[in-house]
Amino acid sequence: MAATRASIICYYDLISPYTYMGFKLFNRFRKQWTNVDVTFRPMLLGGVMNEIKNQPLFAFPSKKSHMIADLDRISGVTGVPFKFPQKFPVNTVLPMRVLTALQIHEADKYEQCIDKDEYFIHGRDISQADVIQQALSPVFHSDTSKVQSYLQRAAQDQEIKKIFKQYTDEAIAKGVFGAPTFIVRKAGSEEDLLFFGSDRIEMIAATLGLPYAGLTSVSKL
Ligand SMILES: N[C@@H](CCC(=O)N[C@@H](CS)C(=O)NCC(=O)O)C(=O)O
Repeated sequence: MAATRASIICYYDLISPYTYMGFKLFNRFRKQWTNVDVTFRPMLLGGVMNEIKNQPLFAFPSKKSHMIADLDRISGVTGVPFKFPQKFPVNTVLPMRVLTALQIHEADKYEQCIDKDEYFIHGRDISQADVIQQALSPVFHSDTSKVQSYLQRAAQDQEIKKIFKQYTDEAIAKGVFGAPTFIVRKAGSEEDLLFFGSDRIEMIAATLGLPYAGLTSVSKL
């Protein structure tokens, strides 16, 4: 059934530097966006790419070096701090499963847990449990046992594994091939509109009739 409010589902994977940038930019514009429901949905980008036979940018030296220069430029223009990690890529199955569990069980803290600079500013290997533990600890007021319980669930809980796989399959079914991908629905519509990339936010705003102050103003929003 068509919803009365517009909606945006952002499919993301922490491995993706454009997702990091997109998350920061999107959230700044979003402060001005009311009447739209926003969901950040975890997926495994490597799983999507394998399934549809796409290849990551880093598989091509010219694309990889352009990506690094491009992100640096976006950072300069928008004021969003960004640093490409020395170790790239890393395996994001564990942190993405942790985020899957948090989305379900800690809805009010979930987005704070995505909004972390561990990988793209500090260059820490987010495939490691101790790095995830340190990153999430402040969100849970240093309640280390709570974070540990989510790490355990992510590693062992079949239900969490199943849901994460379902999200990834759902992304593929919706035509996702990369990250970040925004699946947008206008209010009253049942049509999914797919927007690919952190550079599509202006188009999303125009499609939904939302205010968009421009990239260079983003740091002031
Ligand atoms: N122009 C897009 C590029 C996004 C992008 O290239 N994302 C990578 C992951 S970091 C990807 O999924 N690429 C898949 C593809 O290009 O087919 C942006 O500014 O965000």
